[in-house]
Amino acid sequence: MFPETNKGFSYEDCKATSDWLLAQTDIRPNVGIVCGSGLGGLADMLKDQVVFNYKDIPNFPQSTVHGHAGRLVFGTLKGRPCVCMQGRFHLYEGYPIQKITLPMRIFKMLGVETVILTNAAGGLNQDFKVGDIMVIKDHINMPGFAGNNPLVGPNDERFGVRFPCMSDAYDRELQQLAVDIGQELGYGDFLKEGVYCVLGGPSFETIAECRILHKLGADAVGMSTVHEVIVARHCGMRVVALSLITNLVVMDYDSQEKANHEDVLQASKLRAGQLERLVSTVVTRIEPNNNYI
Ligand SMILES: O=P(O)(O)O[C@H]1O[C@H](CO)[C@@H](O)[C@H]1O
Ligand code: HPA
Repeated sequence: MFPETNKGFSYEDCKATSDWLLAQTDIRPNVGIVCGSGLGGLADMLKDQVVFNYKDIPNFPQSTVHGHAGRLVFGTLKGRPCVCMQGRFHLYEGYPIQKITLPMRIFKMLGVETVILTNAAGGLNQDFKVGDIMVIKDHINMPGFAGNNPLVGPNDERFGVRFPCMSDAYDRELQQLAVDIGQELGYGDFLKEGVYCVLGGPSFETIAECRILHKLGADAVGMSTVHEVIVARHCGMRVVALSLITNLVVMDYDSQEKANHEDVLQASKLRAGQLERLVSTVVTRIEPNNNYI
C-alpha cells in the first residue's frame, strides 16, 4: 500500500540502533540536544564524553553539510546525562524524510524525555536583528502542506498515534523556562519569541517567497527542525527549540544583500557562546521527573 521509500525504519530497526549505542556507554540520557548549523560547540560542553561518528552507527545517515560535524556525543552537563547530535540531517541532502528524523526515535529509545533543538534561521520579522535568539512558539510546515511529513507511511502505535496533535508541539513551560533563563542571563535585548517556517531548501528564498512567508505570520525561516519536532512529539517527548537569527531575509528589490551559507556560519559564531549558556542552563533546570527548578 505504501511505496518502499515511505516505510522508514521499523521499531525493531530503531531498537537495534539504540541497543547498539547503549551497549557502548553507561550514560542513560534523559535530555537530547540537536545542534544547528555552526552551533556544534554545544556538544563540546558535555563532560565525560562518549562519541560516535555517524558513519559507525547502524542505520544512521551521514552529515553532508558544512557546519554539521556528524557525531553523536553522549556526556553529562553539570551532572545531567545528555546525548547531543553534533550535526543534523536536512531534506535537501536527499535522504527520505523518515531517515532524517530517525535520530528522534533513537533518542526516545535511549530514554530521552526532553529534546532541545537549535537552528540557524533567516529573520522575517522586521523587528529582528542578526544575533537574536528566537524561542520557537510554533511552526509552519511548508513541505507538510504538500504531503511531505515524516509520519507519512504505516503508523506503528508503539511509537505514537496515527494523528498526533501539533497545537502543543512546543512545550509552553519549557518555552517560559527558556525565556526566564534568557532574562536572568541578561539576554533581554536579543531574546525573541516567534513562529519558525520550514522550507525544503537548499536554495534560499526569493524575495516574493519571503514576502509571502512574512504575510503568513512566520518570524523566521529555515530548512530544518520541524520534521524532528513532529517525530519527537509523535513519540511523546517534550520539545523546546531555539533559532539563532543569522541573517535577515531579503524582502526588498532594491537590496543588494544575498543569503549564503558561509555568512550563516560566520554569524552563528557571534552568539554561539551565549546560546550554549542558555541551553546548558535550561538542561540543568530540567529535573529527571520532568519538573523544573
Ligand atoms: O537549520 P540548520 O541545520 O541550523 O541549518 C540552516 O542553515 C542552512 C542554510 O545556511 C540550512 O540547512 C538551514 O536549515
Ligand atoms: O535565510 C535563510 N533561509 C533559509 N534557511 C536559513 N538558514 C539560515 N538562514 C536562512
